[in-house]
Amino acid sequence: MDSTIIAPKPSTDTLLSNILAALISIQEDQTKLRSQVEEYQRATSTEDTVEDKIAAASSATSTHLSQSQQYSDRIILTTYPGQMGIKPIPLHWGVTDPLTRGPVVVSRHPSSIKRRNAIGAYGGSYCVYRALSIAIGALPANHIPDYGLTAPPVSFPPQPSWTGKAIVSMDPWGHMVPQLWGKEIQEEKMDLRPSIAITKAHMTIPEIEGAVQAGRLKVDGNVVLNAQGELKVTKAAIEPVWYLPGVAERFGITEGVLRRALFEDTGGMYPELITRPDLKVFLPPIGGATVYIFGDPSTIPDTTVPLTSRVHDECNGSDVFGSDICTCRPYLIYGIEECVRQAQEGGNGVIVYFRKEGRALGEVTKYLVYNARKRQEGGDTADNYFLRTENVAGVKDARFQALMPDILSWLGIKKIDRFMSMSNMKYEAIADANIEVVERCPIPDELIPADSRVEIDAKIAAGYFTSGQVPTEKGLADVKGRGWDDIQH
Ligand SMILES: Nc1nc2c(ncn2[C@@H]2O[C@H](COP(=O)(O)OP(=O)(O)OP(=O)(O)O)[C@@H](O)[C@H]2O)c(=O)[nH]1
Ligand SMILES: [Zn+2]
Repeated sequence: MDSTIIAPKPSTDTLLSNILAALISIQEDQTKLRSQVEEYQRATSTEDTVEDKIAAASSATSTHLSQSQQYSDRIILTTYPGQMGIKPIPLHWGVTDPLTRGPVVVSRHPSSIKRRNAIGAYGGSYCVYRALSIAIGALPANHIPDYGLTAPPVSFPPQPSWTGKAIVSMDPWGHMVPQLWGKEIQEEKMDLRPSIAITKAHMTIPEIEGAVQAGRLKVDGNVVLNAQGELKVTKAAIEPVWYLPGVAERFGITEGVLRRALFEDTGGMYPELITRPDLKVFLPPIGGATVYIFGDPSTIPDTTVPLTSRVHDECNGSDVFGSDICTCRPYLIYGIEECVRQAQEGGNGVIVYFRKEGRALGEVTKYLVYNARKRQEGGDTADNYFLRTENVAGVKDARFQALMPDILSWLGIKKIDRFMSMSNMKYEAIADANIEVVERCPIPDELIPADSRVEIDAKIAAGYFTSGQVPTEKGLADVKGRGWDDIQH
């Protein structure tokens, strides 16, 4: 680990008085509070630890949760290696045998807290809702999930890529946690949770029903089940689990720089990023991904079975609500149709859907950029497409695809015959992961919505793949999107 990391010193009276001031501000009964604080001051006039003082301060202001929530009396702000008898379960990232690798333990449940070997919380971004459920008393803090009947209905066996550093942003054993560590869960009552879940489903999409009715897709009873275009799918939901040294290496930075930025720029949310250099795994509170598989998952690693794939980043406005300003839904649906066709022809189709809204800049940034694009002098032109995003966000894209291929590697993919994307960033990341891409398939012109030519031409000029012409600078300035009131009747 980078030696520039400086662990903050706990315990100062300034810290204590700041906390007291904050707690006082939320207390309605000021008189009662004052007497409680005085009592606390009397009680803590001897040499107490900062944890004692904070515990006393918080009990004086009733921030303790009810008994049923079973938190300890002391608020543990952070931990230090070797402190208070903590003994992390060994976690050897990337070793072949899962039992030697060890489970990812991140729960603060009493049976698990001293054995944590990771930073953060289970559940991706949903850990915050879990906390809220506990705060309002809807969920006991000590709840241990019942994993009866939840095992994957389809086997996803280990692949050679599960060993080593091909996977650093998810736990390749994440779907087998209850099976691999059943003894710890059942006998030792440890709170170990899966970070991957696999299931089977049927799905319908209006455009696919249209494709069946137009005769582009046939009903085969196995992939396309009926004339309504119902599809049979196997799917896996995946939450992020980051092996910090591996993530840092992917981006060519030190682990220390990564830890410091994650600490500082999330509001100091995870002090253990700084105080626990011995913990190498972090479960970030961000969105995960879902894999949709058409065909037979067991043949995905077989390079003689053709594979079509699209890796898609979430765009709620287009994917769900049909906005015409970008190509997201049409490209996604085109990708699904081609995946289904490939599966019907004896191959497989894999869609990976990442929750990285608005190029991982979020919808608020995205809409601010839309406003600026529509209001700029000369209209919404392709030459200013990326500049407008950079003006607002400081960066034109925060998806940084370097971690994306982990999911493909987890599936055992070594070759993609048809890659349904024009993105040079996705393509280069996949190539860096030693996955061969045979053919890159751009979105057909007739599927580009009214307002999206601006986006496509700007992207092609910036390096996105095209089988057609690359626009010139002058050409870009001439490609204009719709104004807000520019309605076609
Ligand atoms: N910030 C921002 N995000 C956008 C905009 N248009 C689309 N997105 C987001 O970009 C992601 C999709 O990227 P696209 O630009 O459609 O394409 P791509 O994924 O880079 O490349 P393809 O695979 O060729 O589609 C999604 O996360 C969208 O929400 C935009 O104007 N501004
Ligand atoms: Zn979009």
